[in-house]
Amino acid sequence: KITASVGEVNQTYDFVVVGGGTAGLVIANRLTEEDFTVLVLEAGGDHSQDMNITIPFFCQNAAPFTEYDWNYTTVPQNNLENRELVYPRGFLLGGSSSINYMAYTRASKEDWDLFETETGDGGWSWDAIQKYIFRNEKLTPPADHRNVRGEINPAIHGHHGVNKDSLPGFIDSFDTMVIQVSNELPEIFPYNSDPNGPVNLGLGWDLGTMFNGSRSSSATSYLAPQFASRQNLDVLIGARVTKILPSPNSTDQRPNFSVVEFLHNGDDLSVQTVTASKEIILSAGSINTPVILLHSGIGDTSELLAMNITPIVNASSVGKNLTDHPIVGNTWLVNSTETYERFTRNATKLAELVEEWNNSRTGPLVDTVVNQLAWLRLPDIDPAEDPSAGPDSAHFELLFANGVILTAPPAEGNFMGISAALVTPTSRGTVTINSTNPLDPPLINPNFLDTKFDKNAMRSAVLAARNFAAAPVFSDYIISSTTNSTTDAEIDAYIQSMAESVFHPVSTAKMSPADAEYGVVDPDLKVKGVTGLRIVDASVLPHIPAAHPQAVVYIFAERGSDLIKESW
Ligand SMILES: Cc1cc2nc3c(=O)[nH]c(=O)nc-3n(C[C@H](O)[C@H](O)[C@H](O)COP(=O)(O)OP(=O)(O)OC[C@H]3O[C@@H](n4cnc5c(N)ncnc54)[C@H](O)[C@@H]3O)c2cc1C
Repeated sequence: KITASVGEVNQTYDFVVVGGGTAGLVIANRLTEEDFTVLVLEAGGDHSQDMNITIPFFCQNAAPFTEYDWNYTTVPQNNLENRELVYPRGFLLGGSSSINYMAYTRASKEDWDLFETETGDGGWSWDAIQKYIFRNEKLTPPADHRNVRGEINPAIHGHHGVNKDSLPGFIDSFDTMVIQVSNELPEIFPYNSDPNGPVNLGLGWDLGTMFNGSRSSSATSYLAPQFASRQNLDVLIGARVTKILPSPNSTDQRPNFSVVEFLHNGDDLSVQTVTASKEIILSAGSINTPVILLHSGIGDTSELLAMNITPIVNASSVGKNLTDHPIVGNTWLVNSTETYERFTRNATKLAELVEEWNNSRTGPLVDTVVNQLAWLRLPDIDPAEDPSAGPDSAHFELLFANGVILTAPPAEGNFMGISAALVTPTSRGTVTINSTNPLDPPLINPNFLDTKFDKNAMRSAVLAARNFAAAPVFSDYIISSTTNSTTDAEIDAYIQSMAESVFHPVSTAKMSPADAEYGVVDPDLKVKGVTGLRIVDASVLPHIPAAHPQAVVYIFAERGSDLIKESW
């Protein structure tokens, strides 16, 4: 059951899952297929039916600074004019899968094979994870039910998994123009008829975690009513975990974690505890998983002592290695009245489209704000300095939008957007705590564009967006660019003033080989130096994949569930 009442949950479960997000709900679902009892503690609420969550185009309304968001910001970014960037994280059942932009991208074979190399575990290789792709994915027709031949290769997709995805379901002339560039400039922007295959390079359609024009999140899929009603599953919403504790009879050498402390909305916020008789699974995401570890005394000993927190395990990698994708928006004024501005600037028209969506699940709101993606490599990269997973993997990504997105459009004009994201950043940042009060927001520093490589690669990505816009198909369409930066210095200044996060933080509790001194979890996702504790969420990824990470997180959680089951 899903409940908002502490009185309805027990004192002890086999497994307690901290965080009912993308990964946490996969774990809860798979473990309750067996005889195990499972409690999920989720800080946020249940908003799966809210229109800002269900309507794909309204993904822009779900965050930042809403009731669905943890409402975090970064510390001032040294290389971005000291700006503090918005840093949304889902604060609701489904976690960030309930507020994200739904792109389903698996990452290349090389990225997965690098996970194997980094962990020494062949179970994380591309070939080994195929079965988990199929357990997770259920490919469905687009909302417009068109023939999608040539836009996707159904043979490489799951058709019987739990989480639904589909291609965009409202196609217009802008989509045709974007794809036309692959005919006009095939050397630079080759067409890829399915970027979810082993090689993701090229321009292709953006598959999304949506079904019949609505969002499919881990809440609507893995916690669908037939799963939520299982007798052995309890999901407590409004339950904010503050720390985890070793069991009272645990030995000091290898503490056994079994107690979870939390505060519950509506219960005057007094501290509650619950016990996991088998394991605690931390699935609070790349920001809050390290925060909970640090408050629990699992972190760098000297840093914990400096905070007056009693160290229990010296785990110096906790909160380190934060890696994220920076993105820069590029916008052009265009000669069209068919862009998003036709309804984003017109409340009456928008209301009509909401009604259309309500009545028939058709119209432009069935899609997110991006229908195509291009995954591209830097030309002439020195192999010795190449941070990508291999020659078949991208360094940067272009995202195409039929208008201004993420902010209100200017009062006049129609626009086209090509955002450029760096997907192999070499900068590393940190997540740390600022006080011993677990309710205080953490210090989040993605440390964007801190390396020369990242600065140069970001500039190349912006130039590639401009090359794309210079394709013949746009010659009568584009009126002018909204920026006049041309020299390297001007483009760099533009980037510094514009760059934001794509909201893909990973690696803050990263996985490493079982015998490695660095890293937080072993290849079975067990926290090193303790028993009874695993982490399953984006924080364990050994490196940032050149992909939007939710599909990777789902796959990690599917395999993670198998690893947990095998232990018991
Ligand atoms: C705005 C946005 C857009 C994105 N767009 C895309 C995209 O298009 N495609 C893509 O692949 N990826 C996208 N991502 C990234 C992707 O959604 C995440 O990488 C992924 O969902 C992370 O999964 P997770 O399980 O690690 O964490 P989450 O899904 O964030 O789950 C963590 C859960 O733990 C809960 N929690 C945290 N702390 C506590 C606590 N102390 N007590 C109790 N519960 C707690 C949270 O409320 C949340 O429900 C986007 C992310 C955002 C925020």
